[in-house]
Amino acid sequence: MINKLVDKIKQKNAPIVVGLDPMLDYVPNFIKEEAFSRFGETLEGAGEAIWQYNKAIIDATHDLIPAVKPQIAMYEQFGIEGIKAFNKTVEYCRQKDLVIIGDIKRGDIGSTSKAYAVGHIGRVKVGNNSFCPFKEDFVTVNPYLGSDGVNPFIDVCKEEKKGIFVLVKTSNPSSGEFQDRLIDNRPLYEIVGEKVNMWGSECMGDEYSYVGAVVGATYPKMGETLRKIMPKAMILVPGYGAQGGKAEDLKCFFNEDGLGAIINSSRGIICAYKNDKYKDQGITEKNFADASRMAVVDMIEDINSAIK
Ligand SMILES: O=C(O)c1cc(=O)[nH]c(=O)n1[C@@H]1O[C@H](COP(=O)(O)O)[C@@H](O)[C@H]1O
Repeated sequence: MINKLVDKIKQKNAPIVVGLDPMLDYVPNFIKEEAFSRFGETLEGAGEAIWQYNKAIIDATHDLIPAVKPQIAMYEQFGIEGIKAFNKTVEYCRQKDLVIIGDIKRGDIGSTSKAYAVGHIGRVKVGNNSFCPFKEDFVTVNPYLGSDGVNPFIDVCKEEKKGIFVLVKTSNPSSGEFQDRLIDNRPLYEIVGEKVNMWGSECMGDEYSYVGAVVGATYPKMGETLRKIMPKAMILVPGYGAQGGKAEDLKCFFNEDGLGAIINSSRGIICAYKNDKYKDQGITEKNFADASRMAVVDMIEDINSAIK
């Protein structure tokens, strides 16, 4: 799957991923009204609203982008109905041949990680049958429990040719509280980066490893160091746009080959219709998905011109 991701980034000349993080507040009123008229103001109504919202955004952007990153928390908040919307979204993205990064940030003791891994990127056995319950291509993994919490994901990646992105240096303001702590004079994120490089060397695709890393766009200096520590890791870079990350700071996340990083934007794309820049170009709630397409075009141009 890492080969497919790299190929699609090259094909579309777009090292970006659209984050499908549908809070109900972001969904235009006419979609909510339609969903609530059929299902009431219920969890089912919420699930329908976020699914219709996603579908329109995927329809408007899929030809421009290599990948999507649905953030499972936004779906889980609506319980089973939200999870159904998550699965419908994943299915639909598969039909559009997009690479799907399930942002699930899991990681636990080995036996529990194994269950997360088979459920999300592998197969679960039921008697003589086996099923792929969630069908993502990649998932995000929290490495806090150490190697035995990560290895079950790597085992499934090897079997299924899927991939993971391990949290190394996150984009949020408090990420330094633990991640920047010095251990033997080195920050913890560097030590995690070395582990990612080691785990990744065991499962290489053609150019990049099945084991990638997450490093926030909000910490470009650290990104520069981590790029060197993990030369073969695809780096998923969240924090562009809504969290303040700027294209001009992102060059250091890429390798000399112009590859090696994929920049995420969620709110910047899915809420583009609220942005005055697009309102000035005739966007209203009704054509919200057109605004997402315009925002994707602008983001690709912004990133590509900064990394050239
Ligand atoms: O793993 C992630 O994707 C992630 C890691 C990180 O360090 N920071 C971060 O923002 N994310 C996710 O990336 C998305 C960022 O959304 P926006 O800030 O709206 O673009 C959310 O789904 C976050 O959960």
